[in-house]
This record gives sequence, C-alpha cells and structure tokens, in this order.
Amino acid sequence: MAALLKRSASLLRAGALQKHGVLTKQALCLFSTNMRMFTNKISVEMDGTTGVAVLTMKSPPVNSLSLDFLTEFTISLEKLEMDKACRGVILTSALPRVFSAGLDITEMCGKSAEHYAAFWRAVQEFWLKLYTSNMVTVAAINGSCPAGGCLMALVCDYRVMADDPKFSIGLNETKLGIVAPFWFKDTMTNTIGNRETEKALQLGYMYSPADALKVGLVDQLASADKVETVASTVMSEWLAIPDHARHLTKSMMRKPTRDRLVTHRDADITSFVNFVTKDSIQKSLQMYLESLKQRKR
Ligand SMILES: CCCCC/C=C/C(=O)SCCNC(=O)CCNC(=O)[C@H](O)C(C)(C)COP(=O)(O)OP(=O)(O)OC[C@H]1O[C@@H](n2cnc3c(N)ncnc32)[C@H](O)[C@@H]1OP(=O)(O)O
Repeated sequence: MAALLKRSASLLRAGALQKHGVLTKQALCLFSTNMRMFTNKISVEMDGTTGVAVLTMKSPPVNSLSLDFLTEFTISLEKLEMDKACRGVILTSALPRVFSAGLDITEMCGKSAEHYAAFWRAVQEFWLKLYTSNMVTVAAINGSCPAGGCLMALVCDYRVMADDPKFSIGLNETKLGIVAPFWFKDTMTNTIGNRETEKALQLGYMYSPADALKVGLVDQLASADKVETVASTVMSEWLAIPDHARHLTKSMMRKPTRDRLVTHRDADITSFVNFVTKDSIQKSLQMYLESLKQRKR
C-alpha cells in the first residue's frame, strides 16, 4: 500500500494523472482498496488496483430474474457506477450450468396487475442501467442463458461463452407463447442484424455456443474453466482505451435504442400488463412452468 501511495504521489507530481479523465480515474484506482458487497442473490468483488468488479449471480436454482433479484442487481450496479474507482464489471454466475434462466416466470403468473406493472418497471430499469453503463461490461457466460438471461448478456459490451454444447443462448419467448418486447428485439438486432433476429425471434431459437459465435451473438468461446480468465483479458484490452472516448462512443451507438424505450416506457408497461393478464397467456405460462417441472420426472 505504501508503495502504491508513493507511486501515485510521484505520478501526481509529474502531472501525468491530470492529463485525461481516464488517467485521473486510474489514479483513483491506485489509491483505492479492494471492496466486497454481498446481497442475498448477488456478490460483488472489486479489485481496487485494476478497477474491475466481478458481479456474481448466486440465486439458486437458476438465477431467474425475480423482482427481488432485479432490485438487488440494479442497486449493486448503481453502487459500482458511483464508485469512481470502478471502470469495468464482469457478470457471471456462481451456479453450475446456468448463467440465468431469464425472467422469473412465477412473477408473471397469477399475480395482480399492480404487481405485473412493478415487475415490468424493474425489468426496464435493469435493462436501462446495464445498457447505458459508463463502465465496460463483459458477460462471462458459464451456462445456459435463455430469454431475459440472453438479454442480460446482450446488453454487455462483450460476451465470452463456455464452449460446452450442453449450454444454449437465445431469445426463446415464442416457445413460451409470449412475445419479446421491442427493446429485447432492438438489442438483439443491434448485435446480430435484422435477418438473423427475424428468424431467431420467430423460432424462439436457442443457439449452441458454436452457432452463437457464428452469428455474432457471442464474441468469443472459451473452455468452461477459462471463461472468467478470458473475460478478464478482454476487460484489460477494453480498459486500455481512455474511458471518456470509449464511453461517449458507446452512448452515441446506444442512444437511439435507449431513447426509444425511455419515450415509450409507460406505454410498454401498459402493453405488458394487458398482454400478461390475458387468460390465454396465463394458461401458456402455467403450462410452460409445469412442463419445466415435468422434465425432471
Ligand atoms: C410477456 C412479455 C414478454 C416477456 C419476456 C420474457 C422473458 C423471459 O425471460 S421469460 C423466461 C424464459 N425462460 C426460460 O424459458 C428458461 C426455462 N428454464 C430452463 O430452460 C431451464 O430451467 C434451464 C436450462 C435454465 C436450467 O435447467 P436445469 O438446470 O435442468 O434446471 P431445471 O429446469 O430443473 O429448473 C430448476 C427449477 O427452476 C425452475 N425454473 C427454471 N426456469 C425458470 C424461470 N425462468 N422462472 C421461474 N422458475 C424457473 C424450474 O421450474 C425448476 O423448478 P422446480 O421444479 O420447482 O425445482
């Protein structure tokens, strides 16, 4: 620690730390310490010297995105966003075989319209915070990630997936008899293009890691035990770019998609509530949940 402080002081004297916002941020990293945050469903470990946090989802059995999970996730992300020492976040899962099973289906079944509205606002908030994060975000996908799990990976800046054919990734909503909202669709289109998204969404296609790499749904594959290490290497490459330039570029690329949801946010909630309260949709979701349970028997 004394050596770090000495090095920071000498950098400050040399004026190196005031040159760009990014260097000032790096200087803060030099002064900062490691940090740990735990909630029931998420743990965050921040390395003060690299400025990289690892956010690990740990909500068995499948890291489904319940209202509680989404709230804890969004708060953890906000805390990191406010910590000037934190420049990048790696998202990963503590569960074997599953990154995230997507939205918690039980939050969309047999509840009140008020509950559905609150749940959907939390899903929107989670997407907005992650999609517009100033930090570099890398998904270390160490298991399957259907629907909302895939969305979470897609909003990151880079995706590394475990090269295991047992895992799959995609927006499979049509298979549940439901429809991915326009901002899920936009996020996928921005990643793999219109034609591939059109096919993938209509068919509710779940890609193997190899196929996901082929269409650009993920950026890189790694053996299951190396996913996080590869994600860290990718993170250092991204952090070599000055933060302000990288972030302004990210904002420029993402603003139209973000603005579209912000402009239509309330209408999107109404539309979700109207959709999910239909008897036919409730029946489809119940049947799907039942089929998940039957699979095990
Ligand atoms: C209406 C407007 C659009 C809304 C947009 C919707 C977006 C979504 O994200 S909808 C959710 C879509 N998700 C899925 O289709 C995933 C379904 N799950 C799976 O495919 C698998 O569970 C798995 C591959 C993620 C993991 O497989 P495995 O390890 O074999 O675990 P199990 O299938 O045995 O599941 C254990 C346990 O968890 C329950 N469960 C699974 N997924 C969900 C979920 N998304 N929400 C709630 N609960 C889920 C599953 O039913 C099992 O429960 P128990 O039988 O009670 O143990």
